[in-house]
Amino acid sequence: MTTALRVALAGLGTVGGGVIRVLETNRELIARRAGRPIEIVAVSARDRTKDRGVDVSGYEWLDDTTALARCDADVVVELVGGADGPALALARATLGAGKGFVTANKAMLAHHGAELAEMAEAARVPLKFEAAVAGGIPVIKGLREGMAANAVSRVYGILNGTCNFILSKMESEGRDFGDVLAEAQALGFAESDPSFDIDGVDAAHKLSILSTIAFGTRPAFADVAIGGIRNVTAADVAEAEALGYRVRLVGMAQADASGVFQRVHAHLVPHAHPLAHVTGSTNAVVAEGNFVGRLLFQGAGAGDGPTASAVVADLIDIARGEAGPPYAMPVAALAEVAPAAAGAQRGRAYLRFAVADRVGVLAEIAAAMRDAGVSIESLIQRAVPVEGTALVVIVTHEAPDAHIEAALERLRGSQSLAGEPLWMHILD
Ligand SMILES: NC(=O)C1=CN([C@@H]2O[C@H](COP(=O)(O)OP(=O)(O)OC[C@H]3O[C@@H](n4cnc5c(N)ncnc54)[C@H](O)[C@@H]3O)[C@@H](O)[C@H]2O)C=CC1
Ligand SMILES: N[C@@H](CC=O)C(=O)O
Ligand code: NA
Repeated sequence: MTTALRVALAGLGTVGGGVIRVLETNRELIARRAGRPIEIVAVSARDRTKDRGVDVSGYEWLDDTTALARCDADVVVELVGGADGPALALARATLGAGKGFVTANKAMLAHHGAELAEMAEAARVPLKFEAAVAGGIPVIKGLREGMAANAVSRVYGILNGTCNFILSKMESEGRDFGDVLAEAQALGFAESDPSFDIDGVDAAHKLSILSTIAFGTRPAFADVAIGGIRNVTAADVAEAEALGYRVRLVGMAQADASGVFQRVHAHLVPHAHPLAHVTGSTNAVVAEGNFVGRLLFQGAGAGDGPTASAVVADLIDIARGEAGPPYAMPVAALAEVAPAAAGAQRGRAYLRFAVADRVGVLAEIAAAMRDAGVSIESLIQRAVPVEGTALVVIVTHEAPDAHIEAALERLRGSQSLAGEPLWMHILD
């Protein structure tokens, strides 16, 4: 057998520990598939003395994470996290030293992906990030390689395991989201700052990476319209179910003549749609190509084993000598495309209002809808346990987002409303 691929590993938490376990458990099989052994030679993390359930005593320990770029390794794996700070310093140092780089860090890629890809291309070394989007699902490989012959019109899906875990629990147990978040954190799915998960930022990071590969456009994280699940209540989940839908946080990117539209938002997904049946921390991505048609990628989007599986798959690709530009085409060939106007997007909407239970409230809401040109498909009013208040749920006919926003804007601040209305898109 030829020389081993020597790996330096930064970050020994959920995913880093998983990578060590995968490489140990499947050592022989991986070596046969890669054509040579893959060996960790050096590691770095914040606390040397911590018990991680994996033995790291056989590897060189470096307190300075950036120094891994200068150690005797062919490839550096970054599993520290954070858009900037030590992760970015390590990425720049590694690619600058002409070594391959593997990361699960979607935040860093969303903000600095083009710069890092340019560095990798200039040095002719691999930059790989399968674990950064949808954890163990080979969706980067699927889009970058499997769909390389297609013009992709739309890519969308469930990109955050924490939110999906929370929404599934709210669905099956009728609990509110705050109660369930701590469970997702304990299982190792949540980001170190869980607001990235529940406010849709993590899914937006991932969506911007998918868009770049799918459409051949420059990364444009700043153009993603972002919403989360913080305001979705157990009552919304129950209303959606009664209407024939499940609530899911969906990242949606589509390209047309006017540009690329990217949005992360809570959606009502019809029971008949495959995304409605994606539960727990599972992720699923749908991609539509002009020759292959619609593809569905589904599986574990978070957690130590699945995410580490994707990291090690990248290492096996590198050991085999598989190369090519990180984004399926050189950064210089990526198109600079204007963001499509969010307000011009059309769709049906679920609108929920907590209202004072008094004469004229429904007429006020209906008038705001009428004046904004939004046609109501159905309207439900329910009394809620808080005396004197009611819940009004409206499902609209298809309308431009700008019209719905205008109706909500007119109602904001109304004495009839107790709190901010909730708007969820309905997936077609
Ligand atoms: N946990 C998951 O299910 C998934 C995580 N990811 C990404 O993988 C990366 C790692 O995530 P986890 O393993 O969950 O995080 P974690 O918090 O479990 O582990 C982070 C590791 O980095 C080390 N670290 C943190 N700050 C450091 C610093 N300043 N200098 C040196 N070492 C430092 C910590 O000591 C720890 O060993 C993140 O980018 C995350 O977004 C991606 C997909 C799934
Ligand atoms: N926090 C993320 C982890 C994987 O990317 C998630 O919940 O999906
Ligand atoms: Na993946």
